[in-house]
Amino acid sequence: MKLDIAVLSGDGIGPEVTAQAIKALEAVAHSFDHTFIFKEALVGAIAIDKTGNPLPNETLELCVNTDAVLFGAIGDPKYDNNPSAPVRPEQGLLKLRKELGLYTNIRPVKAYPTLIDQSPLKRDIIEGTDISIYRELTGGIYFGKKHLSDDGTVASDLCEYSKMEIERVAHLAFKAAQKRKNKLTLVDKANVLESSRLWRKVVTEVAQEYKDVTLDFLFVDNAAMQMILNPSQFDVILTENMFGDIISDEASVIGGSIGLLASASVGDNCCMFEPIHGSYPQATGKGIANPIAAILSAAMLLEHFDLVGEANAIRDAVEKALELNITTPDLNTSNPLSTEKVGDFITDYILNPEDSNINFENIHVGQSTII
Ligand SMILES: NC(=O)C1=CN([C@@H]2O[C@H](COP(=O)(O)OP(=O)(O)OC[C@H]3O[C@@H](n4cnc5c(N)ncnc54)[C@H](O)[C@@H]3O)[C@@H](O)[C@H]2O)C=CC1
Ligand SMILES: CC(C)CC(=O)C(=O)O
Ligand SMILES: [Mg+2]
Repeated sequence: MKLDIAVLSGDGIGPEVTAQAIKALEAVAHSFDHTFIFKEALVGAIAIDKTGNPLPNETLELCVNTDAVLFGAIGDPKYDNNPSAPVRPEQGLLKLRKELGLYTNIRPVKAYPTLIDQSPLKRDIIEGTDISIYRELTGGIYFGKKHLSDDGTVASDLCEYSKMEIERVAHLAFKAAQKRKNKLTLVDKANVLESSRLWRKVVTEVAQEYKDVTLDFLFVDNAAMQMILNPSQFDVILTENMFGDIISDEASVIGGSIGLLASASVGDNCCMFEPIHGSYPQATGKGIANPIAAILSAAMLLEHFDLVGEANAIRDAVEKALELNITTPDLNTSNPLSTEKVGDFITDYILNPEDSNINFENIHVGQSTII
């Protein structure tokens, strides 16, 4: 298969982790005889620095006319620490999601057996956890009308949803539940918010078309607690934009690091694949960022195009790296490897899964292994 892939690596650790995802994709292309053509474009703070615009027109044009987008991360402390900045890197990402119509963000969360003792949560709580979070991505409070009073003392952000916006993501979530354990939990705040009451009504209606799926409801505050008290109760979680953003970062604690959590952002015409983490600016250039979230996002890209064996080749390589403790400092304090070395191992394993010449022992040898 030939795929054109736009690469928007962005800010902070974005370029470092995206480079490892590209290496993994190149290894897949080589092993399975595909052609992946990568074209890079600017987004985020670096795009503001170079063009004044966090999503330059050429970037959007490229993304609209490509098969898939591989996204790194955006964000920079010079904007985070300046509430009155006129343009912000995050606007580039939000506009991209909106313009590409990426209304569903799928965030898988699982407890890897080999990492089960890395999580701050107890083994018997997280064992068996396997959740797919369906987060609405182009509506709600992140996109509602914003207002700041002239004297700068009162501000508001509108959370608005239409029936259509809820229906389309709900259908995808129910279909996913049918391929999993036939359970869907809607996370909302319907005891307080009108928009959440609309979510409950519309999702209950949509559920009539998926009678084999058990639907239940959870208020978001309780869901946040259940996520760390008893995460294995969940199968598919469906929720609105901001709640999904927050509970998925929380859920990353189950796996042991946010640096493991990948995502797919999909719509009717376009698709984008992005780690759930941000630009982790404290780590920029240090080689300590975990590249696995970006690499597993590349696996989700392949699966989106029905390249299931290829996606599994990446996942097997990742699991092997985790099993052998070939990991960055977020998961490995005693003998960590650099971002690049982890990417090298995963790439080598994709190319030669049976090859005993991959020297698992020596890969840890080096300057305390962080290079
Ligand atoms: N999709 C995106 O591009 C996102 C961008 N952001 C932006 O990123 C910047 C930093 O935001 P934060 O709230 O600090 O979130 P963050 O996700 O960048 O980092 C939070 C913490 O997660 C850990 N972490 C994140 N990525 C990691 C990785 N690959 N390997 C190991 N550990 C990792 C680190 O401990 C880090 O301190 C901000 O400008 C924010 O707006 C935040 C979230 C998503
Ligand atoms: C930076 C935001 C625009 C989004 C975010 O935190 C996310 O999508 O995870
Ligand atoms: Mg987030």
